[in-house]
Amino acid sequence: MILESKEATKKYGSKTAVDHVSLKLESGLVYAMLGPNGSGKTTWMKMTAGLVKPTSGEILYQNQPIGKESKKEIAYMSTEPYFYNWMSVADVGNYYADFFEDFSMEKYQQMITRMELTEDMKAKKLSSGMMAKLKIAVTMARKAKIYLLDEPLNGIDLLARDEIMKSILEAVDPDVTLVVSSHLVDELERVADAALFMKDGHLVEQCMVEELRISRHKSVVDLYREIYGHGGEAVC
Ligand SMILES: Nc1ncnc2c1ncn2[C@@H]1O[C@H](COP(=O)(O)OP(=O)(O)OP(=O)(O)O)[C@@H](O)[C@H]1O
Repeated sequence: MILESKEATKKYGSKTAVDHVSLKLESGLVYAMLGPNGSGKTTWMKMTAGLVKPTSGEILYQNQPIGKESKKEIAYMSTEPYFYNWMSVADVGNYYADFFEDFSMEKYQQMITRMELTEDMKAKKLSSGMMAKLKIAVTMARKAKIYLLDEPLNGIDLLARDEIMKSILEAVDPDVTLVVSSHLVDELERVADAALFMKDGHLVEQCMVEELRISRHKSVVDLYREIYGHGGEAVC
């Protein structure tokens, strides 16, 4: 086990964004973090990335509370834009290289080439799809132990999604854990080993994808419909 969330809770005023979430993550697995808007996925990731402090409970990375050390090994890709407008694609790489010891400029350059970005492109002129590719490139160019990717496929066309997914999956390794949130449940199901279902701040279900198929004869999409749907309506 590489990470443990123990009754992690985050309140914003009277709103409980994450409510007593307990879970364990194993190295080498890809986790799909699923749930409708506002279910607490981003907040849990932010706590795990050390950007937000739990109101109660704790999150342990290799048995130590999240802090300065864990931040070196946990890479987080947020849904929020986080580059300055004046930055070029090259500036973004340099900025990351200054911040993170594990950042590989060589990997970054390979990734941007694959994503059909060029170093002179300015962040402010990128389309939302190109920005998503840039965020993935800069995040995956770190050699982290855990990657938390918050909706990396949002608003991206089908072919670009394939490219982004491929780049994400290249990180798969027995020493690495991936947690990916997305509303594209069927696409994520194809690559995930395990699924975590969030609802109203709670972790309401977790399963291994293969086991779900074999023992319960269900897909993640089926289970998603059961948990969140009304009488089995299509989620698509
Ligand atoms: N900074 C904040 N201040 C107040 N409430 C917040 C804040 N951040 C999140 N929340 C609330 O906490 C709840 C969980 O939000 P969160 O962004 O974690 O959900 P999510 O599952 O990531 O949603 P989405 O799929 O829309 O990204 C929501 O009701 C949200 O409005």
